[in-house]
Amino acid sequence: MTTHPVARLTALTQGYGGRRIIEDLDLSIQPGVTGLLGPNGAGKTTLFRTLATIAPPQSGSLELFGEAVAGERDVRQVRPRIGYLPQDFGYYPAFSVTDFVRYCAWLREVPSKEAESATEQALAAVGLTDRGRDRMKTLSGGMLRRAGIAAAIVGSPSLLLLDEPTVGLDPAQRLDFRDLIRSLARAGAAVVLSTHLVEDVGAACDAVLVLSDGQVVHSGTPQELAALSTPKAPGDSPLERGYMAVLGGRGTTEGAAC
Ligand SMILES: Nc1ncnc2c1ncn2[C@@H]1O[C@H](COP(=O)(O)OP(=O)(O)OP(=O)(O)O)[C@@H](O)[C@H]1O
Repeated sequence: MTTHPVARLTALTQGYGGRRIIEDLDLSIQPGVTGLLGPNGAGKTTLFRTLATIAPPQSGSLELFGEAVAGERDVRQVRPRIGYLPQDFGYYPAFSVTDFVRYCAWLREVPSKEAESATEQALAAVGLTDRGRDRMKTLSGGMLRRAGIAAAIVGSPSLLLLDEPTVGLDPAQRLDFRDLIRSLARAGAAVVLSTHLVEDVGAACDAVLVLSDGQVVHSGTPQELAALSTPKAPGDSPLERGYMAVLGGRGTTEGAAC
């Protein structure tokens, strides 16, 4: 049975000023967890900004939840259904953690009578219940990342876009994070996460996309990527070697897990 894609990009061209970063890209995001891999500068954040409806396509089209997103009105309609954790997310340093997450719930138009419990649930999901009263500026790097994840998941968005969500998390928190995204996907969310940690993809993703120079050079399951491993490709696991093999020498050492 073919599943209806949650997001579809057709012939996307995207860039900055006159410089094209992504050109003529076709892409579908299915329900479940999709890992996005690619070397620095491949265009992962640019792709996220497009899927998050922050950067409208320069040309080509975006469809979300089966509907074309073609203008401000469409954007306003779909935004509340999208949770986005940017690589460097902004926050008010003097806000408490609870206020920060509740504020994001408000931005996502979570109904006010549900906002408090949604905030509590999101903080519990990232293990920050006990830090709810602390100010954002007093959190450690990993805790700040967890607060960002809570802000992205509050109100149970249908499409969750996480740009390098595990940076700064300790090993135990990374394992908890994998459980969290698997449970969000089981509850019906489509999760897309970009990472340079290939083992996160092997452990938590149903599908993997490898982006290089703004093009998808692999789309399939993590097992299919691992099967492309070649004896000469660098890496410490079949998945790392498969990743490096599809990049064909275009990967940087940051593409591999460390
Ligand atoms: N605001 C911007 N203005 C101009 N160029 C930009 C801007 N943002 C990104 N770029 C360029 O676009 C290209 C793709 O950047 P992008 O951040 O999408 O890559 P990425 O795959 O997310 O990289 P990384 O893994 O390092 O986060 C890079 O060459 C980058 O320098």
